[in-house]
This record gives sequence, C-alpha cells and structure tokens, in this order.
Amino acid sequence: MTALLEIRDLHFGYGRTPSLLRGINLRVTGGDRLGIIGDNGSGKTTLLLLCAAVLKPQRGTITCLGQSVVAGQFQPAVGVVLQHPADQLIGTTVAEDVAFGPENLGCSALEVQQRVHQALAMTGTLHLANRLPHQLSGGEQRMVAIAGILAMQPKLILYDEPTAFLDQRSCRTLMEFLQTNATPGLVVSHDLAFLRAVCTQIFLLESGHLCPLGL
Ligand SMILES: Nc1ncnc2c1ncn2[C@@H]1O[C@H](COP(=O)(O)OP(=O)(O)OP(=O)(O)O)[C@@H](O)[C@H]1O
Repeated sequence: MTALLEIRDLHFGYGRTPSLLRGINLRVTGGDRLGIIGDNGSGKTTLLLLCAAVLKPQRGTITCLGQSVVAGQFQPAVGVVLQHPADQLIGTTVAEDVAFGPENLGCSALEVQQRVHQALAMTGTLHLANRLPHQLSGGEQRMVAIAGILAMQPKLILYDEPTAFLDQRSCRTLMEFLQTNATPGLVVSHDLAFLRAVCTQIFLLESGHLCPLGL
C-alpha cells in the first residue's frame, strides 16, 4: 500500500543545533494517526515543518502519496494545524476564513459553500459562522482553525500541540472530535493521555531519533 507519508533517514539541524533530527524513519498509512511526544526543544515542531514542506531536509527523503515533498511547494494533500490558531485565522468572519482554502483550490462557489458548512458542522462551530475570528476564545479558535483545514479535504492532517492553551472542557471537545474524525496524520503533543486517546501509535522523539512507545 502506498504510504500517505513516508519519512526515510531524515536529518535536519539549525545553526546552533546542527544534529537536531538524526535519521528519522516514519510511515503513515490510511487509518494511522501517529502521536509524537518529546522534551521541549527535541525537534517535534521542526519535524512537522519538514513534513509540511516549510523546511528542507538536509539528508533523507519525505514522500506524500509516493511524491517527493519539495520544500516551498504547496501540498494540498497535507493540512497543518499550527500551535497558535490565531496564526492561521485570516478571514474577516469565521465563514470567510474557512472558505479561504477551498476558494484557493479553485472550488466553485456552491462547493465552497457546502465545504464551509460541512467543516463548521464537523467541528461544532456552525454557530460561530458570522463571528470575527479574533473575538473567539482559544478553544473556539482552535476548532475554527481545524475547520479551515478540513474544508480543504486534505488526505492527512498534522497537528502541532493542539491542546496548548485549552482548558479541560475544550480539550475534551477536541478529543471527541479527533476520535470521530478519521483523517490520518501526526499529532505533536506534551499530553500523553491525550495522545493515547486520539492516536493509533505513539513515538518518543529523543536525541534526534523516534522510538515507539506503547499506547
Ligand atoms: N528557525 C530556527 N532557527 C534556529 N533554531 C531553531 C529554529 N526553530 C527552532 N530552533 C531550535 O531547534 C530546537 C527544536 O525546536 P522545535 O520547536 O522543533 O522543538 P519542539 O520539540 O517542538 O519544542 P517545544 O516542545 O518546546 O515546542 C530548539 O532548540 C529551537 O530553539
């Protein structure tokens, strides 16, 4: 089966941390949602940015559906939910924000409308459609940011610290959403219980390597 995402012998570092990732191998197929946990600064966000084609590997390869992931090239198959939802909310209203992705994919006006409705319904945010994104609570912003990604219908979704800044109630809402939404992908988090609840497998990122943890 062609992997949705395949990482082989990935190496990456920055100037002061030249050996941050030292031979990462990972394979995501349909039905997989893989959790990644690790200390602050271990390279979790960096790994997501490499998968999202924001950064370029120094060695090794990343493929998505059999195609090379090329840094700087838009990948419609991959949706990324950033750690700070405000960083990805750009529309004047919530509905406009969620429409932005499908509009840019060239969907017809009718399809954009349908996708926006569906994505807001899936994330429980239909009632927020006409609100201003920057006036939402952190938990509401997170769900709207996810709706914006869902509306693009990616094949896999990368979540960076999705529970950051959320209270217990919002965490539970997000957990329930992820338990019912089967889109495969990666979830980076410090919250092991959350990862256990929403992932099919969990890895520890330590000293530049990924080691499987039991669920
Ligand atoms: N653009 C950058 N330039 C230089 N160094 C960077 C850059 N981005 C991150 N780093 C460094 O790389 C290391 C890994 O950062 P990264 O954000 O990937 O870690 P993380 O595991 O996601 O951390 P956290 O759990 O704190 O979010 C850190 O030491 C960080 O300071």
